[in-house]
Amino acid sequence: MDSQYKPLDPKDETTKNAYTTVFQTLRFIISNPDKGDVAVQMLSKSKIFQERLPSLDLNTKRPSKQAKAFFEHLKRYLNMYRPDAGIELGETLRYSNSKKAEACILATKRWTKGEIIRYCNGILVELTKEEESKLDDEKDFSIIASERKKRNCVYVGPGRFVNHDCDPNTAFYIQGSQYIVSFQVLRDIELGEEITCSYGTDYFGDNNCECLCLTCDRRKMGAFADKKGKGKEPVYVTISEEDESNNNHKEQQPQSPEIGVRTRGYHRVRSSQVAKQSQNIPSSSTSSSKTPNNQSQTASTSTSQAPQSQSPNSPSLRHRQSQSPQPMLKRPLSAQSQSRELNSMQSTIQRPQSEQKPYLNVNTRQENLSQSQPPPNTHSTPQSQIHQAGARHYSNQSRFRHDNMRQGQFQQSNSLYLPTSNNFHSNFGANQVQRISFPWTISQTVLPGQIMTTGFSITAGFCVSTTPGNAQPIMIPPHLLQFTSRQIPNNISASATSPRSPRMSINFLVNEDMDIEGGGGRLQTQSQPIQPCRIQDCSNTSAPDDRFCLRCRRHIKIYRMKWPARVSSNESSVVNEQQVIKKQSATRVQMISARATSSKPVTSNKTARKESVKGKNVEIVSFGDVSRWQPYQVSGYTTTKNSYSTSQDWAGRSSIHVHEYYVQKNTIKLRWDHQTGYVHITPMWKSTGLRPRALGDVIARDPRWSQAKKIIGGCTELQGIWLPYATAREFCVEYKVDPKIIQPIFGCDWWVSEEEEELPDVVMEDILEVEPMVRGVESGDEEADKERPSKRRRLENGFDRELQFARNATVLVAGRFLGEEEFRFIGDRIFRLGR
Ligand SMILES: C[S@@+](CC[C@H](N)C(=O)[O-])C[C@H]1O[C@@H](n2cnc3c(N)ncnc32)[C@H](O)[C@@H]1O
Repeated sequence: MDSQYKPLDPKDETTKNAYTTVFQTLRFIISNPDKGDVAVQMLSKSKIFQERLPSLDLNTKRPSKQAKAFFEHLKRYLNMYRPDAGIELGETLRYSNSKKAEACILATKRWTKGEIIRYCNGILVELTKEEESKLDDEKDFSIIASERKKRNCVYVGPGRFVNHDCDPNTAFYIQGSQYIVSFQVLRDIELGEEITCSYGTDYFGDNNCECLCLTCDRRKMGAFADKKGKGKEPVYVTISEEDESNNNHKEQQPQSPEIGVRTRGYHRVRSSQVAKQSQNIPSSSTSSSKTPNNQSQTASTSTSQAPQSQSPNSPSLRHRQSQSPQPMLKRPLSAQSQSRELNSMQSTIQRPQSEQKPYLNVNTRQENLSQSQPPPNTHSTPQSQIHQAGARHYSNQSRFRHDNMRQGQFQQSNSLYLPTSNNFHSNFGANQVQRISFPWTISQTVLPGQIMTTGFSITAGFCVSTTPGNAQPIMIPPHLLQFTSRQIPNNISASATSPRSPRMSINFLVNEDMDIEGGGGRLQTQSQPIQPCRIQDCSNTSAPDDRFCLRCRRHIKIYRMKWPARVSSNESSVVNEQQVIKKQSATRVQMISARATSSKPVTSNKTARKESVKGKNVEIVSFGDVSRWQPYQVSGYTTTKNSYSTSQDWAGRSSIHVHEYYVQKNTIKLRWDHQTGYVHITPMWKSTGLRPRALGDVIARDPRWSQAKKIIGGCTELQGIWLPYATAREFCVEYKVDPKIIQPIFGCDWWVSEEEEELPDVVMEDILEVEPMVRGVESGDEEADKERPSKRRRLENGFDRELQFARNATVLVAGRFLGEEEFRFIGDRIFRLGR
């Protein structure tokens, strides 16, 4: 809304610095998700904010109300990057006709119906009358008419990236009195699926005739509608609006008692109605008949049932008690007037049938089969494929081979054949959640040593022929199907002896009004093997070969290191693993968590009795199940377990149990506490040759290390600074601790050198020209610096006690480097870019 908004100039120095700060802040929030306030402080120190928002006076100790609101807003955006946010900002070409990528929100975990997507939110900012009148047709604002505020509001925050879908998987959800609008999940959302909501029935022209959503694409509606009625679209199984007034409808309501918003802007038509209208075939009340021609009827029925377009000022975000089928989001008024023109333009977007690609094949092996049988029209347009691209990151490793029901035959395809038996013929009434158990088998190729798939999901819907031999497909929207069996049944254990084509059966659950008749039909799925992400503590599942989920990959990129997945050798099977955790960790974990919350000594178990706990009320950050993770076996290092008595432990223990080993010709001992996951940073720092005293300063100044614990006094082995495991890794990257010497702690492959952003080698400079500067003061502009040559120093061997330069490979910056060559500041140090 800021009319003085100036786009950022990427070449501008302030912008470059801002990027660096943003990057650092993101790293910080990922490893310290609950320290949003600290992250905001980091970010708001950026010059760019001060330059652009001078009136907020962000640097003052007593921020104004407005500055506080700004910090809160920054935090909203930062929270989107929390590992537990379950969403991420993605890109899509679906909603743009100009090949310009637009933002979208993708799920980075599975969401279940009813959940609130907490960190995808935004606030409603009231528009003044003047602002409303200034709304620019060219710019796209998310305007929501708020009933509570009785005004048009602009919706700002990460939630504004949620796009519209006529069959959305979430609805707006208002949180509390602060009027924070987030989203509630209307049906289960798969990993990688786009989060969508409904903006209302008429946001994209009358009856959303300009809508480019996936649902419209599939249904050949909105901008994809075939105006001439020539398309051969399959009938879409739809549900009537009336059905929504019953239980099903209620289930989709937001749970919160005091607030509640849901969209009723989309309309569906009962399949049986469609069937009767179109073919007049005698059928049971729920039977459906599907012909190519009744699409237009579906559409028209839908249109006739649709609520009429509301006046532009009618409220849209409503409380439950006052729900009304009105639009959710509104275009600016002036834009609405344009929309009719756009409507006629965009409705011609329809691609020629010849251009339409049949089915989004994940597995090329299915192509043969796709040619022999008419494929369902799901994802029919190239746009659909583009749209799916983001999501396919999560599922593009489909390694399935499905066989049909005929014994002995084995098809290398991604298709399943429905059994010819009658037990497949079932009618399901609305709201009856029923289970159909298909006796088909799926074969999955499992290579020796490969982790077994633990589940499937349909991402593309499936197609069934109504009568044997008649191949007119019915498309069943994927959200109406769920796999009930995510776990492989026991018989899959056969895979151990026969690693090729183990067999399993799966069940589908149809949870809305639908009837399916089967027999020899083809069911086509886009199967997704679900493999647990290798990152420890990551609950995501994904399929890529290297078994890092997309979210963790992104984190790897940000951190430039991998999280190790290390399991001790005695934990061979899942069962064993669980037993080991139970036996070895439970008591310790219990003790630690008990101690973290209680001020009383814990003496109820063996481990606890051994230790005389001082009973401090302290917080112990336990790094997952650290106690079951063993040191990496790295040749050249012998890691031993040791226990040091101390009265100085921050956790109140009388002794600290560590893994430790010698490095650098047995001069330094690296160690970490395997109970809490804290790593002893002081010896690591020493190993870099940096001035030992500088460590305290570095730790104190950088909020990323704010979780550091200090042990002063007592046992000398333990004295110094300790950081939590994950933060310690980040610290090692930052201060270039020799990756080789810390391999027993972090593993061999923890360091990821990135081609595009490889860290420079650390090169010691024989001579550095520096200008001393007061620590903490930003360097002045170059012109001013040049005018003060007298202050320059030549530093031989890179060491100057007065300027606090270190002798070895790295240089603590106490001055400003004035050379011509390309150098880079990383944290507190200068690196010359690798020769
Ligand atoms: C609230 S924004 C959503 C985020 C947007 N994609 C972005 O990158 O800023 C709304 C805008 O997204 C686009 N959009 C979202 N859903 C759409 C849909 N179903 N059809 C066409 N455009 C859509 C339109 O440009 C719309 O004005």
